Amino acid sequence: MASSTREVLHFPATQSKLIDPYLPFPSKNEKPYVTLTFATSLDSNLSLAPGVQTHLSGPESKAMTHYLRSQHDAILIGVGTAVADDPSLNCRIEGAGGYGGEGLTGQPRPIVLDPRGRWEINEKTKCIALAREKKGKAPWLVMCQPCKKEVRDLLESVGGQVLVVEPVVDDKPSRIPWHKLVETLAGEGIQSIMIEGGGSVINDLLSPQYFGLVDSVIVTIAPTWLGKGGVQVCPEERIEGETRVPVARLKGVKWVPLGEDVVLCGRPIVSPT
Ligand SMILES: NC(=O)C1=CN([C@@H]2O[C@H](COP(=O)(O)OP(=O)(O)OC[C@H]3O[C@@H](n4cnc5c(N)ncnc54)[C@H](O)[C@@H]3O)[C@@H](O)[C@H]2O)C=CC1
Ligand SMILES: Nc1nc(O)c(N)c(N[C@@H]2O[C@H](COP(=O)(O)O)[C@@H](O)[C@H]2O)n1
Repeated sequence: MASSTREVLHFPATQSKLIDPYLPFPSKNEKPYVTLTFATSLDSNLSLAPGVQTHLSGPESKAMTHYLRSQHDAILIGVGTAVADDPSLNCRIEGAGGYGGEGLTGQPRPIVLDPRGRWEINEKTKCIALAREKKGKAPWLVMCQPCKKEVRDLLESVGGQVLVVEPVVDDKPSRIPWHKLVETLAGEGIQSIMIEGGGSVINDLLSPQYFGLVDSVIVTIAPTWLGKGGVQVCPEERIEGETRVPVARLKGVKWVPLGEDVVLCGRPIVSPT
């Protein structure tokens, strides 16, 4: 097991109370609370290149991300991230289940959006190994087609499952509409979802059509430039008539310095034209 999955993180209450207003709260809403969260460089890159894992968050903002994980029922990524990063997708905050706490308390459900079955898992895949060790919940795979038997068997052996969701039948085969995905997860008892990336997922969710869906955005900004060629956060342009207009902005904004990084919290709105 890599040392990073053995570490135990601390996120002080003085800092968590600054972030709490942007986190899920008990409500009678049918729709799960959706938080979009990621780390970028000053040139809005998530990573140095497609398929390359890049550590941007410093220790303090990394602890913040793990605190966010403890506050959501599920953590969702696209398969591009699963393949690039082999992520743990668990919560390593002191007191979470497997890290000093009881059972799987505070551990989010990892969910990988893999419409065509690209993710190849085995016993060494980090979130499978962590589920076996009871240091994280077993992953769920969201697909648009039946899953290979060996993948399903391995997932089910650690308590995971495969959810098959119908894609959009138009010019984008294998694209699941986000509202439908969130509704499906709500049907499985998920009331809050933290979406971590990667580029294609984030850029999709920053388009105005999803702003009723995404409740808050929490971005860690690291003081570094990664340069051209990275995986960038840059949503599709928005055109009104023949004019380009801003896509979106955040309201109710708070900037929280954490170590050398700054964490930007806000609620997305479609920019007024
Ligand atoms: N700095 C950060 O916070 C983070 C960085 N990353 C980085 O991002 C990069 C990966 O980003 P991408 O290559 O853009 O991959 P991605 O993780 O966004 O996955 C894209 C894939 O997800 C699936 N997908 C996305 N939306 C879908 C939908 N609506 N319906 C069905 N399937 C859908 C498709 O198969 C698509 O090809 C990696 O280098 C990773 O290290 C990833 C997460 C966070
Ligand atoms: N918050 C944050 N900061 C970074 O610098 C990152 N590279 C990421 N990436 C996301 O975290 C996942 C890795 O998590 P584990 O430590 O393996 O649990 C990675 O897959 C991205 O979703 N996030």
